[in-house]
Amino acid sequence: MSEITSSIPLQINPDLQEERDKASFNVTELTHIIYGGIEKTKKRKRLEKLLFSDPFFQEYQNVRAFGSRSEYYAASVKKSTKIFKLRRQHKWTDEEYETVLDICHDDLALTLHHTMFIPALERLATEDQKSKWLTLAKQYKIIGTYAQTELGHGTYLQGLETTATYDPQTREFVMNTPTLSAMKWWPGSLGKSSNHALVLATLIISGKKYGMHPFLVQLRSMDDHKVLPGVRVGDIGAKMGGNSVDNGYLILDNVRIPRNNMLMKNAQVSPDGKFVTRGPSKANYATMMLIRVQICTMAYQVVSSGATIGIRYSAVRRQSKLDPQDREPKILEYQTQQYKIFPGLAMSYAFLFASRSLTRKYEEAFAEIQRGDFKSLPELHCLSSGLKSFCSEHSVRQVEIIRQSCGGHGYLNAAGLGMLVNAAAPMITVEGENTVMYLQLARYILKRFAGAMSGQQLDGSTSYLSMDPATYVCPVMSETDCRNLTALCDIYRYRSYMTVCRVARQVQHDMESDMPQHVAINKNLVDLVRAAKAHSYYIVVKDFVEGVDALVASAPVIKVLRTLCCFYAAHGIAEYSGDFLESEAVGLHQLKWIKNLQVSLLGEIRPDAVALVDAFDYHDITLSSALGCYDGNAYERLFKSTENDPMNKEEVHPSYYQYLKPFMEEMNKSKL
Ligand SMILES: CCCCCCCCCC/C=C\CCCC(=O)SCCNC(=O)CCNC(=O)[C@H](O)C(C)(C)COP(=O)(O)OP(=O)(O)OC[C@H]1O[C@@H](n2cnc3c(N)ncnc32)[C@H](O)[C@@H]1OP(=O)(O)O
Ligand SMILES: Cc1cc2nc3c(=O)[nH]c(=O)nc-3n(C[C@H](O)[C@H](O)[C@H](O)COP(=O)(O)OP(=O)(O)OC[C@H]3O[C@@H](n4cnc5c(N)ncnc54)[C@H](O)[C@@H]3O)c2cc1C
Repeated sequence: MSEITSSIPLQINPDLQEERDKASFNVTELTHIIYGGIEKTKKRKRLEKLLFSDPFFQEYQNVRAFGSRSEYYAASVKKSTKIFKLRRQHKWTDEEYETVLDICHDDLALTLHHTMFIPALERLATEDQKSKWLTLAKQYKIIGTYAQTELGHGTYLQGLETTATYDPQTREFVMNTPTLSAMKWWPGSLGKSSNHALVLATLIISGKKYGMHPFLVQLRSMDDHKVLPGVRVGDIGAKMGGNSVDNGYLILDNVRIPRNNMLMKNAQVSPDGKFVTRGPSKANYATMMLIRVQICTMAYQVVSSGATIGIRYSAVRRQSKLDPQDREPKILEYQTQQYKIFPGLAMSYAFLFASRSLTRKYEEAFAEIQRGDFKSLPELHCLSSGLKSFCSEHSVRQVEIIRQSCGGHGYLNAAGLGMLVNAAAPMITVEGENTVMYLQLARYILKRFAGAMSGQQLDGSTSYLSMDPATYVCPVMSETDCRNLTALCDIYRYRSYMTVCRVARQVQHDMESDMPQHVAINKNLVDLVRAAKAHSYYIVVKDFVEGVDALVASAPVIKVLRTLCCFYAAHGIAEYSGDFLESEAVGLHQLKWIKNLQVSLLGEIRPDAVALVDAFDYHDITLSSALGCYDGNAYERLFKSTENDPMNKEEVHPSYYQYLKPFMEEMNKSKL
């Protein structure tokens, strides 16, 4: 009788334990830094325990892995409602609720209700409207979504075709989807879950268009969830990932809503049809900016989860030979493996600091905006657009590299990496497609650069554009200088300056050669995006360096974070060496030193790699990965995962009787 079983050993895999024993710093100390202090870590642990003591959360993993789309959606609705109920029962604060959502880590069917519907009501409704609608939404007496994107237009909001025509006789808006391309297409939780939608539509009064405004539209009966007259709504179909969410379509046919259902914080329509605006014209775009900021934090969660799985697995997987006399090494010993995974590890910490800094700026600016002071809006719009694009692009790419680094097993659903990549991939598209958002940043940078050229004193994230480039000397004079974080940051800043300067001059030159502005811009779009990327890279490196510099922590924690920060910066210079050389931010000597440093840092990070991912402190259910589990018993967990596979339910699959058996019989009888 074979002794091979799928039972999970009680002890930690010794290969992983060995890694933990040799860490140079205190993991718990770093965990507290990551979560914002001991109290917050404790609170998170308490919430985790409360959630995961319910067996449903474990069962949910199986439905996710093996259920049909409809079963997965249903389980996810159940999960959403369970969490909503727990929130009421335990009177969670907003912060505690956010923590629970972070712990759950995947798409909830009703996710749009809390990620966009409620924030949109908070930002776009008047106080009176809030006391009605926001209260109902927060008590889950209505479930809503944010319906902006249409089949024909997602990016170009001025091209939206859905109309809200004011009828002064009845004091109602008449909502219409005039064409196929005008139908709402994509909103999450729209297809089957929501009974209300915040519909973004072009306001029309007496035949005149007044731009895009938000309207609250009831879609389904509150008694039996049946679709209301004039409304057609459904699911848009299976996606690459995120299939627990019912992204939907919506067609409105002369649906009448009361005048008060237009959210009127930023613009009002009086009963007799007069239009009045308040604040800047882009005030109705406020919800999108919030989510862009949150996407940076999501990108941190995505890449740190991927790094946790990749590093733990690489510490327990042994393959091939390094020393012919020795046993097979852990694959983490191979320099190439480190080169695939450690950029994701360093990126995790870079994005942690960058998203923290962006969130702080957002909160400060939001408080000002609430007081009617909009001066930081343009800077914040451009910073959040750039960082949203940068963090999503880099995290998704890096997690796919980590998936590949796990060899064949990385391709299994049970590894958790494929699902992570597919769930995270839309971060690149949602809330403004990345190229388009980079171009919003580029437009801002060009204006600021022009301001600097005409002698304006700049502040904020672009203040460096008033530097005098003639004073730049590469601050790296020797190999040892390469470890100087301020020097590395200066190199990024100068690269960004030169990239911006070059494209700005080119656009100006093209326009001076009588090219219409739009032609000149389109001729330089690739370089404009390059400039926005260079600026975003500089901001992330700067936030990382400043974040580590400002830390109050023990010497070993500071040391390991400085090493990661140095690696992150050096790796970026090596990877985009063409740009750094072309801008003369570094010369060939410096590049060679930085490349050498990058490789030698791999060896310095190696002993702390497992401890650095342990510090993220992800629960096994959150990670949902046989390869990345805390105990490192990857093989046992992989084998165990096959037990729930419906393919293994019967010894002989029904298809044998249906197809294979008759086929084999026919083949065996055949004379050929
Ligand atoms: C571990 C688990 C992982 C799980 C990961 C899950 C990931 C996925 C989860 C899903 C989450 C959320 C769901 C997503 C929901 C959505 O997608 S909702 C739909 C979002 N849609 C968009 O974002 C549309 C993008 N388009 C736009 O924002 C605008 O059309 C665009 C900004 C591109 C252009 O706007 P226009 O009105 O055409 O303006 P312009 O003429 O270009 O610019 C005019 C000026 O306005 C300034 N501007 C633009 N936007 C803003 C803003 N938000 N705030 C302030 N100012 C703004 C712009 O800079 C211009 O200024 P200037 O004239 O130069 O001074
Ligand atoms: C999973 C998922 C969830 C979503 N949830 C919601 C939701 O809840 N509510 C909602 O309203 N919407 C939602 N969306 C829609 C999403 O916001 C849009 O898909 C997104 O804004 C991009 O718009 P688009 O699809 O029109 O892309 P397009 O604009 O058609 O982009 C296609 C290509 O054209 C390029 N392009 C477009 N315009 C320009 C330009 N000006 N300059 C240069 N290149 C350009 C882009 O770079 C891209 O390469 C969701 C989408 C997804 C995938």
